Amino acid sequence: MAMPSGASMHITIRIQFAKNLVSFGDIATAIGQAGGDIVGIDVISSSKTHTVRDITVSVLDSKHSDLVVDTLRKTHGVKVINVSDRTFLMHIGGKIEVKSKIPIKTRDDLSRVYTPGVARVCTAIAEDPSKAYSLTIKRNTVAVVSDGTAVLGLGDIGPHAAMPVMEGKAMLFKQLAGVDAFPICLDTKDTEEIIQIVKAIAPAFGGINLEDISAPRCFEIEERLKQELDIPVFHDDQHGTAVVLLAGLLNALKIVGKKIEDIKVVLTGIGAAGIACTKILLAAGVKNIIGVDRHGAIHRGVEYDNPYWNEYAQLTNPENISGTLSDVIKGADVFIGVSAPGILKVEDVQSMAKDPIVFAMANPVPEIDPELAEPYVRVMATGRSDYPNQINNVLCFPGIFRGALDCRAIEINEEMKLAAAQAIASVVTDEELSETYIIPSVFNSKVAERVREAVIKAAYQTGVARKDDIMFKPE
Ligand SMILES: NC(=O)C1=CN([C@@H]2O[C@H](COP(=O)(O)OP(=O)(O)OC[C@H]3O[C@@H](n4cnc5c(N)ncnc54)[C@H](O)[C@@H]3O)[C@@H](O)[C@H]2O)C=CC1
Ligand SMILES: CC(=O)C(=O)O
Ligand SMILES: [Mg+2]
Repeated sequence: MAMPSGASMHITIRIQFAKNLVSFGDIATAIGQAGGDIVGIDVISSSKTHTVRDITVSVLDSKHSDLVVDTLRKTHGVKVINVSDRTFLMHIGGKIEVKSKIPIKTRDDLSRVYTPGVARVCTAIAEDPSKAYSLTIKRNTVAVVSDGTAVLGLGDIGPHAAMPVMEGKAMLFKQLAGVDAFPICLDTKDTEEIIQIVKAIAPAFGGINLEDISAPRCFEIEERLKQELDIPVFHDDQHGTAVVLLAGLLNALKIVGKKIEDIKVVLTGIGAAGIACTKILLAAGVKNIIGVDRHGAIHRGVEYDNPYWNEYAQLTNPENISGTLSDVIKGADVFIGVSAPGILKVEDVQSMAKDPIVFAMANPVPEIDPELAEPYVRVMATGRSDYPNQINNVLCFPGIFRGALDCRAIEINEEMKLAAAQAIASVVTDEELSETYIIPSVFNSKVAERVREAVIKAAYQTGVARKDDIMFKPE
């Protein structure tokens, strides 16, 4: 499946055209005939005979971009000077940098921030390691660790290729919650080696955000690191996704007037995100949930190679139904996709119960094109920024880590996750709630703050916060 219709990339084409040979109207028509949508025009220079313009065009994908540019190259009187893709331009040289908080202007400054002055600070930490929180960056840092094996829905593309996503996560940590996050992409897929490396780098960090590590290795890596480290370890694709999914579902159910305990849910992709989403839904009261992976519905009576699927079969599918996605989705109230592009058909949606809720969350291309599904669904959500109702873990990870760092939590537990989900859902008021607004925008500044507060409260209530804080500490 290509990008869904309506979704696109933007290219900027710099052209020079001879005024006596071609008009801008002809050029715009040529772009339109090639299927491009002009979204911006800038005049760069103009003389009596020639004009240079930057035309920004929305296209479907790289192939479509080539077609539009070729069409212009073939247009009489037009010279294509340059083509730039705005997305690539934003990545040149990477997206983040390290900045000092204090300028080093004099020898005196130098002798304090560095040797010899720094030695006294080091000694103080050596004598009392908890001082690392007050005298180093530890209290505000998170390592975003990936091995590049499950990058978005792109699969195992390796650690170098994973970096742009991890840099993007670091930007979001900083912009949305003030957390200093460091992208760390490891050139190993070995579970034990990843665990040992993360443990070894942990002293510099107040938390570890595991990202895009494929299932089932991600489960053991997270579990072991949780046991062996005293800072929060959180696999974002599992828990961040689950938290935001629950927030979206709680609000979507209000729209359709269904109770969580009565709904039938079908979820595709029983990997990192899918298993965690299932567990949070069960904890929130869902009784009937059927998981579907490549070979159909996960059910009892089969011995799966993947031990997590055997456990999954025990927890889900109360009627023990087998079959394909199309078989099991009949009569379902909710579809949740954390699997692969284009696997949900319009006929599948048509076979769901009244007022279907469809959360097609695979990135970058969802399980169904929202525009195809739209006529048949009551509430539609995707993981993408270019459609309404973006269910994406970015609504969770900045605020949940902000809260965990601020109360110096030793872990992020179930209570903190549920509190985060309720906090996200609560940002959308009953007056605001609608089919196209079930989940707040990533840019809604209330989200991270509300998640932070709810998470700190839950951390103190469950005894995992280490910092004395009279505001949040329970009586
Ligand atoms: N919107 C969001 O916030 C998030 C979305 N995702 C998306 O969910 C997808 C899965 O991510 P992870 O769980 O991290 O990956 P994963 O690799 O751990 O799991 C993916 C699962 O989907 C299954 N799958 C693949 N093709 C399938 C098909 N045709 N039918 C049914 N199942 C199929 C795989 O066998 C695997 O079990 C990706 O597209 C990712 O971008 C993941 C995390 C957050
Ligand atoms: C959003 C995200 O973390 C993913 O698609 O993997
Ligand atoms: Mg991810």
